[in-house]
Amino acid sequence: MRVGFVGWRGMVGSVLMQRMREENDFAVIDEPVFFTTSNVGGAAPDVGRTVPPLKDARNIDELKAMDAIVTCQGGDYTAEVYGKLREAGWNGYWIDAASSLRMEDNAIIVLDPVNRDVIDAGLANGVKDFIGGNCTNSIMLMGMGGLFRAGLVEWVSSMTYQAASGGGANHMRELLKGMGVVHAAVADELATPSSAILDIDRKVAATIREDVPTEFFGAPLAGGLIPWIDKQLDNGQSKEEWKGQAEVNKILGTDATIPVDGLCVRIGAMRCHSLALTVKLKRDLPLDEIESIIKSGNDWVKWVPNDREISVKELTPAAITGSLQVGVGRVRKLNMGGEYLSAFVIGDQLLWGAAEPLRRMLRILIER
Ligand SMILES: NC(=O)C1=CN([C@@H]2O[C@H](COP(=O)(O)OP(=O)(O)OC[C@H]3O[C@@H](n4cnc5c(N)ncnc54)[C@H](OP(=O)(O)O)[C@@H]3O)[C@@H](O)[C@H]2O)C=CC1
Ligand SMILES: N[C@@H](CC(=O)OP(=O)(O)O)C(=O)O
Repeated sequence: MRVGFVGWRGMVGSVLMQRMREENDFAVIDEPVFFTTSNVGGAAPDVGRTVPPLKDARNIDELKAMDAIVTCQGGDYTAEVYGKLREAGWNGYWIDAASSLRMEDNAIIVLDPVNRDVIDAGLANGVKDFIGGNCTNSIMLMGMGGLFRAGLVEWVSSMTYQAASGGGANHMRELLKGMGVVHAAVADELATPSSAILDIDRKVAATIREDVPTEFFGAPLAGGLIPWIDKQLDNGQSKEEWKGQAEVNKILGTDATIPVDGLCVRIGAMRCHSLALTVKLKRDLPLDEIESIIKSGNDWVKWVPNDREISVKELTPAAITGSLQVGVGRVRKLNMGGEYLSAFVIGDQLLWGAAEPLRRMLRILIER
């Protein structure tokens, strides 16, 4: 198989490369070929074997020579190139991190630990477009997939706490710069234990309003939060909120739509997305049964008992970041009744949220 990689040096692409090296994926690809939009003829990344210099990611003839293309270059690139490639008669596999093609009828949203059956059926039916899901949805399904698979979920209300990385590298930098600006504004007072906390707070509030950079997020994130992610839709949802129901049902291939809705909020975490869920179950099950169903979802579920000490240690961005484990905890019955369950799910936004489903899809293709 000749596999073309586009967008490999971006943030998502770099995580993909790192994971592919860790899993020795390049050893099983006949011909890896790297493309660029900015440095044609430059050196390809080190993947432990000799590969040709970078090719032009806009050259349809070069792209057409690939059996599969994996792109983390973004939606604009997909919009520019995908149609031209197909019109030119290319019938290869397109594996994409961008959202542009996700809801197309001829595309499957890939998350194989959850929807391998949907992927296999698609492959058997000649589907060629395999698109990574929205990070929040992928993480939620990696955590709670067992309950969905058991057909137990009537609906889900999902309140999210989404990291800066979801916006991209510049957004992560802006968060950190903002943290620095806030700290600098009160560094002297902080160094003086006798300084009055309300004076510090006044200065911090003014700094957040006036000095924290907002170029990329459009509002100060350091020391705050932003209760809106992505575009505004006419029905009052944000686009990110709309993706919840649309994508979760498409990933699962449901016959009857499972309602999924809630509010998506940006918080000052670096690269871990979290969700506080209210799940309405179809029936009242004992908690130990629920626990074993959630744990059986896939090998990456990290079950965290609903215990204060363990939760504050294990169910946090500090514990989860950089890991493939998806934390699931705070699971308990709510006052609303025996069918109402709470859960807190947390995962690395760049791993299961972006790169890992693509890597595994490529591996599925290669091993067919
Ligand atoms: N960020 C995220 O969390 C998620 C992103 N996605 C999708 O993935 C796409 C890519 O996202 P992301 O990886 O964050 O985008 P990046 O901006 O990090 O990278 C995209 C491209 O920008 C070019 N580039 C220009 N300057 C630099 C630089 N200094 N360092 C690295 N690359 C540079 C590279 O192309 P070239 O080598 O050709 O110059 C690179 O492939 C998104 O547009 C989105 O569609 C999907 C899920 C989550
Ligand atoms: N919108 C997500 C990141 C992302 O890239 O989502 P999507 O792949 O659905 O465009 C976030 O900001 O956290």
